[in-house]
Amino acid sequence: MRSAIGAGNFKSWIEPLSLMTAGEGVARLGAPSSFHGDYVSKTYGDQIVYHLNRQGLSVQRLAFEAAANTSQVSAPQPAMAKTAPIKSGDAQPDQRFTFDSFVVGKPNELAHAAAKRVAEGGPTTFNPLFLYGGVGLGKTHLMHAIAHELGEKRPDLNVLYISADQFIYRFISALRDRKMMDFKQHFRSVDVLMVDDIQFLEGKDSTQEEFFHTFNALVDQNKQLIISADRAPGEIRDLSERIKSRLQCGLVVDLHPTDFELRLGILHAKQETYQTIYPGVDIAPGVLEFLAHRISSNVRVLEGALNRLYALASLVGRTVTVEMAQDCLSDILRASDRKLTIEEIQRKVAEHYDIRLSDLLGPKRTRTLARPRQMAMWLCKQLTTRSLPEIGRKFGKRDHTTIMHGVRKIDELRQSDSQIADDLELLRRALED
Ligand SMILES: Nc1ncnc2c1ncn2[C@@H]1O[C@H](COP(=O)(O)OP(=O)(O)OP(=O)(O)O)[C@@H](O)[C@H]1O
Repeated sequence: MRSAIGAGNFKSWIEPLSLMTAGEGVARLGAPSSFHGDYVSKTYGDQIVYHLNRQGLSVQRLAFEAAANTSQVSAPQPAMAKTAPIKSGDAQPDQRFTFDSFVVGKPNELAHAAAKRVAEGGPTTFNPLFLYGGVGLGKTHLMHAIAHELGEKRPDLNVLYISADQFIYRFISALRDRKMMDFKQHFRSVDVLMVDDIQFLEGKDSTQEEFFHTFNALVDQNKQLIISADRAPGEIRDLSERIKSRLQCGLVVDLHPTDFELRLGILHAKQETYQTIYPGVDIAPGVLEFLAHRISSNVRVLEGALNRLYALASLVGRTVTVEMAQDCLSDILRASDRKLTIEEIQRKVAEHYDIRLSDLLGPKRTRTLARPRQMAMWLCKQLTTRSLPEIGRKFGKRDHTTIMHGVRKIDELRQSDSQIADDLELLRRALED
């Protein structure tokens, strides 16, 4: 999260929080004040839920509790300096994320080639470049690499990288401090604007409006935009249609899930770096292949596993073998093994509602069938990495827009119908056990 929202925001808003309890889908967080809790909830709530889930907690909602006596909280207070000029604090590209350290394989070659082209800093050929793909597949890495390369090749260009979260934060601060003119000028005076994780604009209507104007102003001036998200523009809910269509005007490229060769290539490249950090530490032949076979979820997890192995090897002073890796990474390996299929989800939902599988997948639209069908679609979207068209094919060859509609419907109903929310939670737990 720190890299997504920037070290300053992280220190001000996230570090002062403490996780008190987590259970029954709710994480209770202690905050220095109720204002702090409210702000974090609105601005970073979705991201915190997302990261807690990635850490293995099953959380749908956050509840903030303000410390009874804020003076006892030693953590720093939010840096809400009203006078802070808007130009301060632009994120610097991460030194580790360069084109040299990016390993190219079949799943990411198109995204890499497009990023390279943009990084030449020549005339704009596609605008925007829209990069999308699942968690930890290298979108942020590529954007930082573009920033580095532009910095070297075209130091005259004003390049700005920002996460959508920071964009929202700056927009809100500018509104509050009546500095909208500064805000507009700041974003409209850049030559290359990169906005990471644009899905976080979902449902934030006024920020979207401002983003839309910034986007148009830059495109009109032939300035390059590079946008990333965890899904295709058309699949981002609650994003205005006009933004979606603008996002699709340039080049939309997908970072596909990694294959074995790419994972192995990345591990070999990372191994070289680790060897400089842990000199004299050895990894036995076959260990990297073992990791590349068993951990297919995302590159971040793969890196974490390798890091853990090097730390272990340096502690015990022995070469890491496959057996040691199995032992030391059992939690990661278990999580990677748990690959749910669409069929398993369909069977479980049919069983739960006591309906025939053929009816669940068939054309009948009675409520008793349609609702469980949409719930099954929603669970497939949440619990598998399958795309909407793939899910559609497995639901009696339905179109992906039908699946999207089903998923949205259930998203709405989860908020208003506690029976549906409970059923989904029950099914999710049963499927993940
Ligand atoms: N092809 C690659 N070569 C080398 N490292 C990679 C590659 N792909 C991803 N990584 C590494 O994996 C980690 C996660 O990548 P990154 O943060 O770019 O993912 P992301 O797609 O932006 O994910 P998120 O959706 O979580 O923001 C980083 O440390 C990055 O360097």
